[in-house]
Amino acid sequence: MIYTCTLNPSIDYIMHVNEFEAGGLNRAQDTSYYPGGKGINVSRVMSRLDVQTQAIGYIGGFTGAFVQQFLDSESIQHDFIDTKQHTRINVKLKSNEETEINGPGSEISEQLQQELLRKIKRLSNKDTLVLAGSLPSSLPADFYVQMSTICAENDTKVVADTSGSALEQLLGHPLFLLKPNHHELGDLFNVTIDSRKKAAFYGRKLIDQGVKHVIVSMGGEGAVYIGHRKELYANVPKGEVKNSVGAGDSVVSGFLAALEKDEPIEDAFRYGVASGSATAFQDDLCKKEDVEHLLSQIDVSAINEKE
Ligand SMILES: Nc1ncnc2c1ncn2[C@@H]1O[C@H](COP(=O)(O)OP(=O)(O)OP(=O)(O)O)[C@@H](O)[C@H]1O
Ligand SMILES: O=P(O)(O)OC[C@@]1(O)O[C@H](CO)[C@@H](O)[C@@H]1O
Repeated sequence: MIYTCTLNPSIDYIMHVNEFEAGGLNRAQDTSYYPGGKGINVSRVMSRLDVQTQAIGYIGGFTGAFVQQFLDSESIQHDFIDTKQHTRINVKLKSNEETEINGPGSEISEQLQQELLRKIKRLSNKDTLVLAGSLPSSLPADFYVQMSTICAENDTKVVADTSGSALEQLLGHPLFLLKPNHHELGDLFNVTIDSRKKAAFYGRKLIDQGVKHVIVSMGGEGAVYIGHRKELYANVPKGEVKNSVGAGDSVVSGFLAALEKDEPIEDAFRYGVASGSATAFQDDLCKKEDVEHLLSQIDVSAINEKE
């Protein structure tokens, strides 16, 4: 089973405002609410790609109830720990440009931390754990490391989609997949990643530290895959970007979903990028038919084949 862990879920409150003016009274033309948080997005997209997952992490309050009802309505399994506090609401303001305001998240007591770690201890070598998104500030900065250490003891595969210190601390741990964007990868090494060659060069440093698959997404500039023997580049299809929220999560979902169906790496990489773009081209997360429609527009080519 694939478990997605969202330590800091949200309701994503999307507001469309024509000509947003900071400091003024703005009226939205359209609003919508979705369950959010990176792990939850991965579960939602994978379900649309016909792969069942279970969403875990922390949730609470009326906002948490909304998230769980939404997941129920999409037949997505979940088993969250109740924080008895309201899950945060993240504002995604769409105007001439996209502005995001993400809440800080709940207070997670020592007792609730142990409860989640006990749950992780029950996973086996047949399971995958996706660690995605930020940590609420009340959690110790090494909480992902604690989780991945337990996974290493049980041979549970770990996928990580996070940034900053949470990502930095995970390096050196055996990870199945990391998907930094080019800014996150650059921040890790204090460099600017502005080409596929550089993405491959610094991505390989992650492989050298025990990561099996690395995908570096570079927004509209394409994406780079680095594995033990392969370095691949994929272009992105052309289209109007309506929504970048969840696009990165969709890349992870598409790649994992294709691997679950035993697709070769090249095809899984193409499927991941198609999923990211299919989400970017619409208001909510991608659907399977949108992903498959884009596949033929994505070329995957070797940057450097290593035997
Ligand atoms: N301009 C674009 N055209 C086509 N696809 C795009 C574009 N921008 C982003 N995408 C799709 O979204 C994926 C993820 O984008 P990006 O590299 O910005 O990752 P990210 O920063 O992790 O995303 P997010 O905004 O979800 O955090 C890309 O790999 C691509 O599939
Ligand atoms: O604050 P974090 O955990 O870094 O990111 C949370 C978030 O911005 O990420 C998802 C998109 O990737 C959204 O659904 C959610 O609001």
